[in-house]
Amino acid sequence: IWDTAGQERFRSVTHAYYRDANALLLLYDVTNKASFDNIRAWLTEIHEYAQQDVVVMLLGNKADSTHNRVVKREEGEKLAKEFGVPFMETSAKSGLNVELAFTAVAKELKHRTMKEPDEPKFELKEFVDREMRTAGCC
Ligand SMILES: Nc1nc2c(ncn2[C@@H]2O[C@H](COP(=O)(O)OP(=O)(O)OP(=O)(O)O)[C@@H](O)[C@H]2O)c(=O)[nH]1
Repeated sequence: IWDTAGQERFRSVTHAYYRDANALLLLYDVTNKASFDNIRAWLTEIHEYAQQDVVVMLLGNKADSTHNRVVKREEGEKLAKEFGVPFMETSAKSGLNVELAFTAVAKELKHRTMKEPDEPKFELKEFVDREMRTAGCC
């Protein structure tokens, strides 16, 4: 697992990281509108530099910061829908959905490599939606 820097000055280095990545967790900060607005540019970059079948998940982090929130959950959902990627809000502080985010991409990757011909297809987005409902999340 690589934690790449978001700053522009490291951009040439981060390209090298995601070229070989199997999965990418793309985070924005729900208390920082600019980080949300940058997601489109990141998705364009991913399209350009990452492997075509890379697993991408959009995460709105700092969901615990209710008072400082400037990006609504619905806005994250809408953007994720537009790009056809699964989405959830997380909090590194409280631990909300952190394990689920990693488990979901790991399951997707495992199913891709181990899939038997008669096995039903694993749907990452459905798995995430189902887990969120079960957890009575947010
Ligand atoms: N309240 C809250 N604060 C968080 C959360 N996640 C990170 N932070 C805080 O946000 C600040 C930035 O966190 P980093 O993990 O350094 O963020 P980053 O995106 O990796 O930063 P770069 O490495 O510069 O790209 C730190 O002060 C963290 O403590 C969260 O879920 N909730």
